[in-house]
Amino acid sequence: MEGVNGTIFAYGVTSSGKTHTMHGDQRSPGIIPLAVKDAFSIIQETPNREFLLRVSYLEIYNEVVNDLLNPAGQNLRIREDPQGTFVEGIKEEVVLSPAHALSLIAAGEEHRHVGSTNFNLLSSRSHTIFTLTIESSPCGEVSEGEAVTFSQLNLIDLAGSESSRAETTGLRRKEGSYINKSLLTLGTVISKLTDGKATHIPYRDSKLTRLLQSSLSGQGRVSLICTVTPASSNSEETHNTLKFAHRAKRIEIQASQNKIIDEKSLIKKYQTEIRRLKEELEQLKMGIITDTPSKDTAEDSIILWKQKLEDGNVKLQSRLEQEEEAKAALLARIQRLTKLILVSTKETQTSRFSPHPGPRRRHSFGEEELAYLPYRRRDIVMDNESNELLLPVEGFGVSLEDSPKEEKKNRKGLLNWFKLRKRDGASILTSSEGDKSSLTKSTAPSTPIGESVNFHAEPRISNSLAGENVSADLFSIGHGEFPSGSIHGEEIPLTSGKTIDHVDLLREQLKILSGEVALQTSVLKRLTEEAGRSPQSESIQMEMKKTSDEIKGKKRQIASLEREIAHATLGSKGKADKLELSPSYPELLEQLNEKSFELEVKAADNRVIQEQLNEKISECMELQAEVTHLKEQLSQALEAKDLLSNSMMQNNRGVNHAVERHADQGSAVPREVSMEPLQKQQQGLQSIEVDELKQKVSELFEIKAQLEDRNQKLLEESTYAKGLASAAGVELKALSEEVTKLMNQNEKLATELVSLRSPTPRRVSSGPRGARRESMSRRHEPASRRDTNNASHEREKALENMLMEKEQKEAELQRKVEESKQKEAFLESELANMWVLVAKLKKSQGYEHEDSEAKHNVS
Ligand SMILES: Nc1ncnc2c1ncn2[C@@H]1O[C@H](COP(=O)(O)OP(=O)(O)OP(=O)(O)O)[C@@H](O)[C@H]1O
Repeated sequence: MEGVNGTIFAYGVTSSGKTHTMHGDQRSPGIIPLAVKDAFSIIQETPNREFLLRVSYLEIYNEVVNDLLNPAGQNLRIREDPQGTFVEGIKEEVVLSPAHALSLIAAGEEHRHVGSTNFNLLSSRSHTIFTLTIESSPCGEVSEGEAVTFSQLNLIDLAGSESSRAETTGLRRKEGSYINKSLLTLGTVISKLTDGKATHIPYRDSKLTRLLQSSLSGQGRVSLICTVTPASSNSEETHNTLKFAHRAKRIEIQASQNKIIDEKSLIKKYQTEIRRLKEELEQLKMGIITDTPSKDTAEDSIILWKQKLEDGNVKLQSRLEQEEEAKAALLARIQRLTKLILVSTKETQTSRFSPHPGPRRRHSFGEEELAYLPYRRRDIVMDNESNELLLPVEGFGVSLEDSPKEEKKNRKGLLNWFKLRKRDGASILTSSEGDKSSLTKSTAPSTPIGESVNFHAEPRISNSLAGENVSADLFSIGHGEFPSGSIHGEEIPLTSGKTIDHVDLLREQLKILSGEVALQTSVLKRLTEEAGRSPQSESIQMEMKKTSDEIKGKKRQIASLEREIAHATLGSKGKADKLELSPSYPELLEQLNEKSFELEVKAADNRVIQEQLNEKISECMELQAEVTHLKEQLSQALEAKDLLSNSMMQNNRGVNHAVERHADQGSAVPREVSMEPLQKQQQGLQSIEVDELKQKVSELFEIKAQLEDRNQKLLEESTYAKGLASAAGVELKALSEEVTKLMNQNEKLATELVSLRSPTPRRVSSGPRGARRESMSRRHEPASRRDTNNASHEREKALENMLMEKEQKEAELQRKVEESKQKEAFLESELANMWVLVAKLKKSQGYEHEDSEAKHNVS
């Protein structure tokens, strides 16, 4: 609350009580509800500051960040800014009361991943982080450059570490491995943080540590709650948890206060907007007053003006209508924004009667809202009225205890309690005075970002008489107090006592009617539940219809009463003195607006409940029909079984008798013993069933045989392809050998050719001496030598031809080699494809085989 970040997380083995510690149950609330309650108590105890609280709720499931407050927010990204890591696009809801915050948690829990494991029926399969962001500033206007105190409280429920011995399969195993991995990273980060020498801390190794980075390394406070289970089988995990705790204890963090000046502060944004809207409103009012012809008249002309105003009210009405609408919209927006900023009600308790309104009052949560929390011991801020409000809670607890079965079904203690409490909340809350805002607030959209103003501006009352005091007084009214206290005549002296009495009477009637509507709504809810249990009960349906008709009638009455109140206020307005009436008018306006808003919300609630009811009824009808059908089938089957066994027994008896009779008579036993037609029918049915099953089995066998055939063929094809490939390989080898041989031969021939050709160049190169010798020898060489030369020339030519032939052959062979290489590659790829196909078929056959086996087993 003082601007220091805080983190509390629960660590421990699965089923050791982390969720119980964080959420608690009806009788002992956990850390989250306690923290939320504390935050609101502190606001109550801090009269000189105003606060804005917002919450977000996320889970990390299988290393994916999901927004639990917004089911559409899946797989969100983690980003960083100077203030630390944050989740981009996460939904943040402004909260107005502990009940409101808890309702959001309950809604978020609906989306959390939970699954049953060997150890825990409702095991958390994800880490959850509930973040409460608190902004505060001194009461009153905050100037532009002034910093706002900003802090975040992260309440983390970690998923439990799982022992490798856990017999988990499939999805659970996958979840378990993600959980263990992130917890391992957390352990590593913590041990590195405690080891002063470590330079790199692996925050980025898991989403959990990344999100916790600013908490663990930054300037906040951290509390680690380690949960252990007394089971001896978990002693190893307990030891590990204690070691983790021991390491974590040694981390040293410097806590410091955060202040923000930039536009990130929502409180500042709202304050600026309120200021702007107020200015606009002032301008609008000035416009209206300037337009009014008698603004500057003297004292005695005021009476005349009043007279005129009464007479020309209808005319003025249409003229002022537009401005009224704009004003109402602005007022509503201011009111809505103002309500989001929380201040203590203590200060205004004293300033309420003061002629000069004290510090501006914004929305004040009442004690009745704190009473949502089932506390035995109430804090000093709680008064008798709140204790009265607590009684239904305890009553409620008794009803829960009475039904242990229901309790078994409950998800997680307090969350479930809250959900149930919320459902029954209408009757409990509206039955007590001054608590009308709680339900509205918890169901109303809380963040008024965007320009849509959900405001019922029905009473078109000219508040020109209220004058400039409107804004000042309006802003001094606390949301929590107006319905009971400030609207009464004692506080605001009015000259027209009768009118005020009448208005009070009408208001009382309105209150009673509202109470009745709330009561009947709760009756309707109860009836809805009953109808869910026995959907065919016509009396319940009738009663429900009657109740909803009554509710509608009462709502009509409420609407007419509201109109009457508006008229009465309008009528009395002319008579009342301007200055005396001015303080009550905005209150009345606000009250009317509140009422209409409340009614709208209730009507919407009612519609939703009605729809849900209809859905549930149709669901129940369907289920009922299904159950009846199944029962019929079962009884038929049982009957058939009985008949069959009876008939068999009778048959046996008949056969025995026949045997005995025929034995007595000394004749042969007849082959067929007559059967009753029913028995025959039964047997016929059975035989049909058996035939069908046999047919199915034979079909399955056929499919199996077909698959086996296909498989066989594929195997054959693959073997053939393999053979082809190996043959191609052999051929290739032979070809390459031949090529090598030919090349060798070629080389030999080439060398031979060279050697044969060599005399000619030698002769050339033998120089002048040689040439002379040659010419001499030529002259003297015999004819036989010349013949030899000719023959060698021919041989040379022949060799040359052979060489050419060889070369051609070689080229051809080379081409062949290339071709066979290509063929081999093609065959190899074919073979690979074939293997893939075989593998696929084997797989599918495996599944089908399993299926058929399963079916076979079932049959
Ligand atoms: N202190 C306690 N008092 C009463 N019941 C408890 C306590 N601690 C745990 N339990 C019960 O034990 C069961 C398991 O507890 P819980 O679900 O909180 O375990 P967990 O550590 O969150 O498990 P997981 O990691 O699997 O989610 C719940 O039924 C819970 O109500």
